[in-house]
Amino acid sequence: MATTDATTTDPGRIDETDQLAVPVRQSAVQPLLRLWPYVRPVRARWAGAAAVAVVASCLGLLFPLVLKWIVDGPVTDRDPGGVWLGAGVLLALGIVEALLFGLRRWLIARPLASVEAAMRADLYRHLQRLPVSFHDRWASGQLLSRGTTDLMVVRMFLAFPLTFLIVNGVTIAAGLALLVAQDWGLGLVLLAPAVPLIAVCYRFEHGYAQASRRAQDQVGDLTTVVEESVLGIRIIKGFGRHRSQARAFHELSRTLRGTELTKARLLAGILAVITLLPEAALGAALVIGTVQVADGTLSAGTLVAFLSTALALRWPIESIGFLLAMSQEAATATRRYFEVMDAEEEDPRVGRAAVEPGEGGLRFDGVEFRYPDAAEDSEPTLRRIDLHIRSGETMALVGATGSGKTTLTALVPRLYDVTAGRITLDGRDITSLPREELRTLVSMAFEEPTLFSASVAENVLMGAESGTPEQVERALGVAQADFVQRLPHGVDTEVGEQGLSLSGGQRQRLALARSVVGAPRFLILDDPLSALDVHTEAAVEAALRRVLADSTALVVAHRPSTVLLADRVALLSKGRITAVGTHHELLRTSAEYRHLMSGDPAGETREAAQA
Ligand SMILES: Nc1ncnc2c1ncn2[C@@H]1O[C@H](COP(=O)(O)OP(=O)(O)OP(=O)(O)O)[C@@H](O)[C@H]1O
Repeated sequence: MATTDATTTDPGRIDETDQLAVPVRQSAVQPLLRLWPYVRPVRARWAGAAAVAVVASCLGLLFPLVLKWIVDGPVTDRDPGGVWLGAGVLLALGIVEALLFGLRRWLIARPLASVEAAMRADLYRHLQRLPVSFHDRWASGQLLSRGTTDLMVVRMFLAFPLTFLIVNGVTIAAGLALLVAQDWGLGLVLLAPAVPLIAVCYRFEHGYAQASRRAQDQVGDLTTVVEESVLGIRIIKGFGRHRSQARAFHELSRTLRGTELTKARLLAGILAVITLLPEAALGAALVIGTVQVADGTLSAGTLVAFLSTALALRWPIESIGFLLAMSQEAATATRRYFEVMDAEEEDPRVGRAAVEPGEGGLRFDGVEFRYPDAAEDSEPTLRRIDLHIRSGETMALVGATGSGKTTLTALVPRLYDVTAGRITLDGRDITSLPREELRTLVSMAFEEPTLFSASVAENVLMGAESGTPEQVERALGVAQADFVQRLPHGVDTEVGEQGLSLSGGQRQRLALARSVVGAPRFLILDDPLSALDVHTEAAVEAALRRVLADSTALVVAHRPSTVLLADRVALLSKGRITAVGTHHELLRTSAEYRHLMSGDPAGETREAAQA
């Protein structure tokens, strides 16, 4: 597969534009046909609008016939009344043509807006259902540009180029038939450029498809940079990186500008050929026709009609260049849209429900995990994990940075699927549970708390859709989020990106409240207290202890105070569980644990030497 030369913005992340191929030659028709399910519901209105446009455009071809009648009739006969009548007919034709084009616009505008809305809704729904591993790989700007600019290009294509390729095609065919009927010799002279024109269009289509793909991918990269700059504005300002960020942006916009200029050059080339060849043929026809009129073998009216028909065909022929260009852009946009839509959603299948009595709690059996985008020959992130967290028990997960703690917690709600082994909740394999049920059973709080642009209550209730205000109050109490009462509108205060800015600790407490609001059977907390001061942490821990008494919990912990919440501790070392026991047992038996809890640098070295 060939690759595009789109610039990637984040070297740590695989950019889809590097993986996606611009085929050596791919017809624009194939991807555009995939739009049919969306166009189907509006097909009658679209076809009606196209038919109206065909009639309006063909009406334009009647002008030369009226002219011929005026020249050969009233003008030759010196009859002013006839000339006025002819002019009246021309005016009426013009008005009808304008009205018909207006009607076309009215017919098409609303249905096409609904096609775009339906496609965008499907894309959004699909993005929500794609696995986390998909989002790990795709730069957000690439997804944003598909949902915005690409869909706009598709709507424009349905409104304009698609209709006018048909309309102009019919008009050109009808016009050429008229020309040949009026004088077949002159008609053939005008037809002569058709063959080279078709060859040029064919070549243009391929070159333009590649440039347009590159440009649209580069728009995605640019969107990513803008998005990252907005989200990371504090870091950019804090580190005085605005110049280097601006350089990166300018670099990308320069690349995009280059690609746009390539497109413009290609378009200018084809427009020049499309204009030049027919003009040359028209010039030849004019000379031959004038000689024929002088010889008396052709009437002046026929020559006027012939030339005005040819001139009426100028716009339909000249427009083919940019109509093809717009169609190519729409084909690229459609391909980009379906690249996301074709990505497989989370496997909704539910396996056989195996309930093994006596196996309560959360159990990892021979679990192994490797990230989908990890190198084939790399070590798995997690290996041979056997761990049993008994029903109602709280297990702390301790390990050095990068040992795989977050990864292990992400396996329980199936943000990623294990590559080997299995995880059971009260004896039921998590792959046998419908995802909705699994995510009701398991609740999570992440180290990096994300709040949405909604009220405090709505943010908390994301953890329990049908939760009551009392439950929200209780959850906020557990998370010691009493600061909420001091917010301008209490629990109804808008927070998140478009709302009030909260501190890191405040956001963490709301995320914690979200995880406990539904009193989940299983609770997974990924270092949820890291941003709290010691007093708040102690208060949250006291309240959490009461909540945790009813839940089976796995808590990632870095500090002894968090570990003390737990009944037992599991030590994760380079992707393997190397010790399980109470805090005091592990302090006695594991030097690595001692080191992690106390910062004793000698302990780990000693243990490594013993191993
Ligand atoms: N999406 C991903 N794709 C590939 N590798 C990943 C991905 N996320 C994490 N990793 C790798 O997996 C390993 C374990 O990461 P993980 O986040 O689970 O560690 P952790 O123990 O939670 O670390 P910390 O205490 O710093 O949060 C790391 O080497 C990390 O680089």
